[in-house]
Amino acid sequence: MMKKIQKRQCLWIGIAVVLTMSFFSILATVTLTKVWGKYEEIVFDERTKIDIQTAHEYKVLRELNHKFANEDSACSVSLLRKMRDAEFHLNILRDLGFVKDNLLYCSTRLGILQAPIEREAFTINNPNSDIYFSPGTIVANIDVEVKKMAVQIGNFQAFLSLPENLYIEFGWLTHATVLFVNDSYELLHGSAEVIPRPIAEIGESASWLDGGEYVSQYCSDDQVCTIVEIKIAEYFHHFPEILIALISTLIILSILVVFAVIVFHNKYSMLSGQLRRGINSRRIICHYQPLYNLRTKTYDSVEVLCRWTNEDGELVRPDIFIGQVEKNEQTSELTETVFRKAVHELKSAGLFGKIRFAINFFPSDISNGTAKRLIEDLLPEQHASLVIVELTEQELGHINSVVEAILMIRQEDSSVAIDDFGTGYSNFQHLEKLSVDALKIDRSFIFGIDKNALRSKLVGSIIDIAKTLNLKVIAEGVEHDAQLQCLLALGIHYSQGFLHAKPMPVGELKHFLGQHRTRPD
Ligand SMILES: Nc1nc2c(ncn2[C@@H]2O[C@@H]3COP(=O)(O)O[C@H]4[C@@H](O)[C@H](n5cnc6c(=O)[nH]c(N)nc65)O[C@@H]4COP(=O)(O)O[C@H]3[C@H]2O)c(=O)[nH]1
Repeated sequence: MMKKIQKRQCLWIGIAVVLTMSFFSILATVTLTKVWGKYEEIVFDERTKIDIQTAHEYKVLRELNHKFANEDSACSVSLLRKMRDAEFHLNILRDLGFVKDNLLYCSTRLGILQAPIEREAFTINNPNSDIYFSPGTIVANIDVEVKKMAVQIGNFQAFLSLPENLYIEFGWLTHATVLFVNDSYELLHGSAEVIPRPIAEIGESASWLDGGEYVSQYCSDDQVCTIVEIKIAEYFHHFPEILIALISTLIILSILVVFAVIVFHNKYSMLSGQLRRGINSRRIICHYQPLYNLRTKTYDSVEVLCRWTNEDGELVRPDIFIGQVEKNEQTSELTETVFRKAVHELKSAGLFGKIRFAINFFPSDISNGTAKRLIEDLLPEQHASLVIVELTEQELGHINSVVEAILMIRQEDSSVAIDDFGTGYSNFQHLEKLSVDALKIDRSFIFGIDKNALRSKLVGSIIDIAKTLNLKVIAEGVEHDAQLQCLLALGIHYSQGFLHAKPMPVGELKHFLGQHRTRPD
């Protein structure tokens, strides 16, 4: 037994831990992605600024082309002056050069060359514009070889001089802007470590977690993309306090969830244990809710509703413990206790024989003969008609097994009512076969009946079926006069609900019935 409990508790704790971990990882991922998203935004903003700036500077190159379209191959002094003037206003493009047939004739830094320098063709072209990028990026500048991206528009070219620290630079964040050409890409600026994904694969913008890295790629047009990579381990290395906060939250959350699961589990296992020890006339309390007969304008019957007092002295409603009673297989025990107590209380209050009372039975009570036995044991023959056996519609699944039992109960002279009618699957044939006396329409149909034409139609058709089968109809959960008026117009027999009275102990019932008519004059 002990082993079984331990095993079960371990299972619950395991479930709790898995739940916490999953919940926490979702929460942490969402939160951190939002935080990283902020850095990503800063980089993308910078990138946009550069885009605007370069677009403006490309215009200068275009204007030079326009003005010096017919310049002969040798670079003139006036052209060089114009190029130097233009460069003065440029920030990102540097060292303007004049090129023809892949030969550099002059540049703002080198001046007019004695012999033109050969330049590799700039073949990477952005199809949306007239800009060409240098493929090799190694270019001779005076007598040094510089590795830089260069652009060419017409006869003019310039180096892209993007400050290395243009973007925020942290050890844990790297970024790059690349130009996609067919299946490969060229780094425009940023870190060569960054590996972009083909646009076709990820769309124009996307963020993803990639083996310990948070990566975000944004493409401003169909070829130029900026990629931001955050190395998660490095990030936590820089911000250990965030890691500590996350781990502490995870630990606290796990403790709370494990605690809650244990409390919940114990409560239910306690409920089960307490019910096993505590279904007796001391712990079971009967409350009585009067039913109003609309034909005779009398309160001629009541429904017995049980409550249970747990070991802490708290009154527990049936919805909470009935399921556990079924699991504990204590249904007959409960029905018998309620039935005995109700008969005893009604007798003591002097109400026995004056009103009929409805008792809720379990289907097993009907099929195993408990209902019939209790009626015979507790009610003298002439009083069997006082009891109304209530059976929930949803529990009438195995109809054949209950048909016979219901017939036997009716032979005792007791009535049978189908409770919560409308929530199950009974059809006309079922009802005909069951041969019951009354239908109790579930309160979900009565709620808002005065305002909802469809509900009123549904209740109307239930009443029509009941009339055809000669059954009484009881409306449950009647709370307002408007509902009652509507039900009256539809031809209902009984009304039960807070409008008339709430379920009450027998003492209050006696007082209530003393103030209302229980028999027609
Ligand atoms: N909102 C609202 N509610 C109203 C109104 N009028 C009555 N009620 C509530 O509706 C329930 C009616 O009982 P039920 O459908 O047989 O539904 C019962 C019945 O199925 C079951 N039950 C109660 N006592 C026993 C019992 O002794 N044996 C068995 N087997 N089941 C029982 O527990 C269910 C719940 O019982 P309760 O909590 O006492 O809840 C009762 C009652 O308090 C109203 O105007 N508005």
